[in-house]
Amino acid sequence: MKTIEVDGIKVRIQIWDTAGQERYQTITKQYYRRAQGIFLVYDISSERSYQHIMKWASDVDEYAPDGVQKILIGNKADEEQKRQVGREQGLQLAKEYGMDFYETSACTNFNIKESFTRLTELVLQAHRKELDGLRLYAADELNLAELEEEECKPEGAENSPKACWC
Ligand SMILES: Nc1nc2c(ncn2[C@@H]2O[C@H](COP(=O)(O)OP(=O)(O)OP(=O)(O)O)[C@@H](O)[C@H]2O)c(=O)[nH]1
Repeated sequence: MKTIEVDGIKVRIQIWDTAGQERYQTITKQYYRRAQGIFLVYDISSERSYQHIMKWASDVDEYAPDGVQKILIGNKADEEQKRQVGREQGLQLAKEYGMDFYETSACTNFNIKESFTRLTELVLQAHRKELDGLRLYAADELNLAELEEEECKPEGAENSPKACWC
């Protein structure tokens, strides 16, 4: 669990790091079902991991809910000297799938906050209607509370500190 702030709203996100190995696939797929946002991650120093993204993407299409938000990540950006996948390749693949793209480094923290914030933003946008409903509800509750407070005050008692017990 982590709390991040997006557009002035504090959002609590639950993060699952699913296993990459084939033998855990059955369990991994179970996590897709409840996901609202997914990072598809490859390693920029491994062409093989980049090639695997197509397989991950088709699994996500098959098992994740329809409105799930996805971002493509090329991790280990700190390993420039071992790079096998160009940034352009990442961008190209992301474009094909209609996803945002970030190169990141879990070692140096490069683009970690940015990518999490962006994915959270996308999830919030996808749930905009529910969110606006919640905002309206909260505003209504507030207005009601203010109204009740007003009604409680006897006339001319606005400046009298002991006029009301509520
Ligand atoms: N240089 C560098 N190494 C990293 C980075 N992120 C992860 N690693 C290293 O890569 C190795 C694998 O990291 P994991 O976090 O186990 O990768 P994973 O994708 O969760 O592996 P799976 O168990 O297959 O799911 C570890 O030795 C990490 O220290 C990074 O950004 N830069």
